[in-house]
Amino acid sequence: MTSITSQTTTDKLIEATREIWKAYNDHPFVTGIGEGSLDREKFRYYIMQDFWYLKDYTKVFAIGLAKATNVDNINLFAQSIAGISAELNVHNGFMAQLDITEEELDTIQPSLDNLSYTSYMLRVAYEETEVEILAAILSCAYSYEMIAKEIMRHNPDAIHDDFYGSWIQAYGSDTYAASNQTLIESLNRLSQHYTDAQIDHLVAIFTACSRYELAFWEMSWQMQ
Ligand SMILES: Cc1ncc(CO)c(N)n1
Repeated sequence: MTSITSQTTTDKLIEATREIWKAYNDHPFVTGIGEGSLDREKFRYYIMQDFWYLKDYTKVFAIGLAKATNVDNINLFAQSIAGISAELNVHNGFMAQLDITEEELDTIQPSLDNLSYTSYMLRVAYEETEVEILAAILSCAYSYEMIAKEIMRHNPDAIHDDFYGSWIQAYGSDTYAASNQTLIESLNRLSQHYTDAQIDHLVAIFTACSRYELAFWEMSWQMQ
């Protein structure tokens, strides 16, 4: 059943969430990173919450790995987990600059939006298959690439910002884009045989995660 107009699964996911994804770029937290004007206290709050988030996010990949049905996907999840370690290195750089101690990290309480987001992803991970897990993950991973690229398109000098530059560089990098491309290709391949109802379910997961992403920016802006 091929037709010239057939969309890939990920095209459908992106199309369904276009408005939410547009709102990321307009959010004051995100524009503040791009302009270098974001209050560092807000960023400090974000980095600590994100550190907490990434622990659960790693577990979502790990459950995906446990459920993977072929070697390619085992490698995909394993490499993604290694990629999160690279992401944590960027966080570590900020922790030093923001005077965040190891002890402080151990005692972080997640905000309700943060806890709700990761609890949702973990539920998808525990209840569903690797395909639905990939849909949840892609919303997080790919949105950061799109945000960084939009910042770079809008203001090419943003990557040189003394403070926020490394964040923009990491998520706007070719390495990060390549890992997302692998996620996209796997999701499209694994969902090729999906019925309309199964695709609709992937859209629902991707949409929920996208709404959570927007809530995460707002939570960081409000610091609560
Ligand atoms: C909340 C959130 N979403 C996505 C990413 C990208 O991994 C991140 N670091 N944090």
